[in-house]
Amino acid sequence: MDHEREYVAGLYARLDELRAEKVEQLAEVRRTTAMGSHQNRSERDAFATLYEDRLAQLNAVDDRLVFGRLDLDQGEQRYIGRIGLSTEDLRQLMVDWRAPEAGTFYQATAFERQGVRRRRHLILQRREVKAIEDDVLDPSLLTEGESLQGEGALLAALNSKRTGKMSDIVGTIQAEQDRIIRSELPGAMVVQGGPGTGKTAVALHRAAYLLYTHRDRLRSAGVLLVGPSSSFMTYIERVLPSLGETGVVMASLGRLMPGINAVLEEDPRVAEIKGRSLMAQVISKAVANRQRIPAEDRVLDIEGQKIILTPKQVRRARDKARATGKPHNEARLTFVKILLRELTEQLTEKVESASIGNNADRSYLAEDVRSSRDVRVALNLAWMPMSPEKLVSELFAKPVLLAAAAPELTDAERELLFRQVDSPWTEADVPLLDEAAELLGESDPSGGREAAAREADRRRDLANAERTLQNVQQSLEDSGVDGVLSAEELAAHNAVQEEEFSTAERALSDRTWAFGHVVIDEAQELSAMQWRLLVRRCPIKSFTIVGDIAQTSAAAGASSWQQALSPHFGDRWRLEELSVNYRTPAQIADAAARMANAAGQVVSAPKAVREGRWSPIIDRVAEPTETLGTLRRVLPDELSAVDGGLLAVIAAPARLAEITAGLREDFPGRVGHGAGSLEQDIVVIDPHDAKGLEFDGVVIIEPAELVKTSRVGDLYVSMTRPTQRLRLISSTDLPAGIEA
Ligand SMILES: Nc1ncnc2c1ncn2[C@@H]1O[C@H](COP(=O)(O)OP(=O)(O)OP(=O)(O)O)[C@@H](O)[C@H]1O
Repeated sequence: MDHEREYVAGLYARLDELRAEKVEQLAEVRRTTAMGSHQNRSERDAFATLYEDRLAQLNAVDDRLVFGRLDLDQGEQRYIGRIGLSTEDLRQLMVDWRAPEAGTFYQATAFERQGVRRRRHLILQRREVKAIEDDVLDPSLLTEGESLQGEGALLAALNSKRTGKMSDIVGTIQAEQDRIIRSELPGAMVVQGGPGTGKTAVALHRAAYLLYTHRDRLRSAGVLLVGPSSSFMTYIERVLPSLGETGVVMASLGRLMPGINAVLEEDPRVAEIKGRSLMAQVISKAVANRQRIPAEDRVLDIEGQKIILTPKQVRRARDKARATGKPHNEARLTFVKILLRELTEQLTEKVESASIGNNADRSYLAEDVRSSRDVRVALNLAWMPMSPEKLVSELFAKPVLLAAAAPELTDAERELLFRQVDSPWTEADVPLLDEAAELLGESDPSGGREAAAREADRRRDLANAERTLQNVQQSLEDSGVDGVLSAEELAAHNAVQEEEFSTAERALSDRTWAFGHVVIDEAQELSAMQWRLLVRRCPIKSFTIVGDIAQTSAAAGASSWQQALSPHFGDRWRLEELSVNYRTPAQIADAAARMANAAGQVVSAPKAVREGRWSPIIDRVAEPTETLGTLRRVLPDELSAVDGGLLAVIAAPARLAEITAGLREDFPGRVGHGAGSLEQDIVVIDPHDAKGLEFDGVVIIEPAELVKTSRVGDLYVSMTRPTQRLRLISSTDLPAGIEA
């Protein structure tokens, strides 16, 4: 233990040294920033940002910096930690957990030692070594008075109290998880796993692993991590920085369309309809319907001359414009050009026939046609430039437009879709807006030129950065922190400085940004339309898709991976499964699986890694009115059972307000409402918000109500949230299977 304490102290000393160096470099850069040419200044700004980022990284990995040691056959000892560290003269002190040399820490077993004699878990509290756990893989070591231990580090992690923020599992990643985290980059991989199998953890660690391992390919394009809701993103936000990674772009489903911060779609029926793949055709038809042929001839006044625009002319121009295959707003340029030319010809003929012998000046006439109000109105009526927001909001606000675009829907379905023009966008609208944006193209087609100008700037930054880098690369490498800087990175920093945007923000503000890889959590909830959007975000189709089909509660969600994926990936996707439940004790996990099976839902019931102290506790009350009273009566017991841990009361959305008010009387200042309030120790929450989260104790109010709303998904999700204890309060018959 003393040896380890000393070694760990040495690692922290090195970390502090590097940090001090960065602080000094930053101060130096800032001192000189005010001086010099523009070019020098922007280089220095770039370095300032770079040092700031590096400093942020060094700060973020401070807590439990190191967690493992490998003793290898040749006598080498290799420490494994959150980042790589070396001495000034480049002697390696600690290996980054993502480096190939660290792989055996997670993979070696007694049967397949892979050159490892002993795997040591160092259990730290902040900077202090608190315990050591050894897995002795080489039996000859046992004769030296050691005993084979093993799962202590894992169990300590699993039994620890929950804080309302997810923490990393880097010290105790299990072999089946590690294989998935380190799986190759290309193609689509589905990670199917029952509740608590570490899917979210694996998704996050994989994002960090991919960025580290494929830095060249992924750094500039970026990795996008998509989660179900913004509260879920808050829940997981600390994990990646603690793994030494800040370059992942994180977004919830409501934030995938730039400029739109969508709210939840309250009505599941509406979400289901808007999620159908049919909606792609509906949007496409809605766009086509905005390219209209007038019913009859239209007389246009051009500087006092009368010219006729016929439906046939408009049709011909429309067909030619459509034949370009360009999006609506861009094809409109062709449409307008054709008709302006024809109208100019008509006008020319008319003028020339009126004044025989005189050739009219065509350039004046063309200008007259272009600036005629009648012409502008006629062309706009036939082919109006459109924004996605305008197209979709009018489609749902004007029943005639929807009837024309969606004859396949029933009257009742179309009525459900009605929304006021100015009502807020919902998550279910986002993919429709994105589909519309795809078909409409830039609303100001000259935007393409601006984008090209921006790209030219970026290339210039890149060239500058490359020159600068040649000088500084060495000094950065010498500083002992792994992670080689690329010219793209530096150029990105330049751009960041100029635009005051991070890469993440730039990626999210550009709808057409193509990510190098996309990781999706809770993917079973995605509708067909959401899949279309996400596949557009990564044209090379490199995906990690994580979820549990049995936990689907969204009406538009998937009932099989095959059904969800085949439209986009055919059969070119691979399936990995996680088989061990690390969260929920066996007695509770079994009850949840029995309940699901009794309702005819096949679930992949993973093997629970631990037995709990308690089976589910059931309170039956005679009258619905007694439920809240019972909850208030038993809550102190629940709080003391989890002893300062986190407790959730899960109920149908309609009950939350009453429950929250009641509990706040008993526990002032301690009761939070919804997933955004996990810093409180009692959280009243509905199953949708509880998805993906976990609590030490859970009390479910009226479980039978949760089955009504979503097959068994909601109740199954709710029952699998606790790490210690589950209680159910019911005034009606319990759904079958809960009781053994
Ligand atoms: N290897 C591990 N070491 C320590 N803890 C782990 C490990 N794997 C998973 N856990 C813990 O188990 C819990 C469940 O993990 P996670 O939330 O990733 O599961 P999930 O499969 O996404 O669950 P669900 O689908 O039910 O939301 C978390 O507290 C996580 O930290």
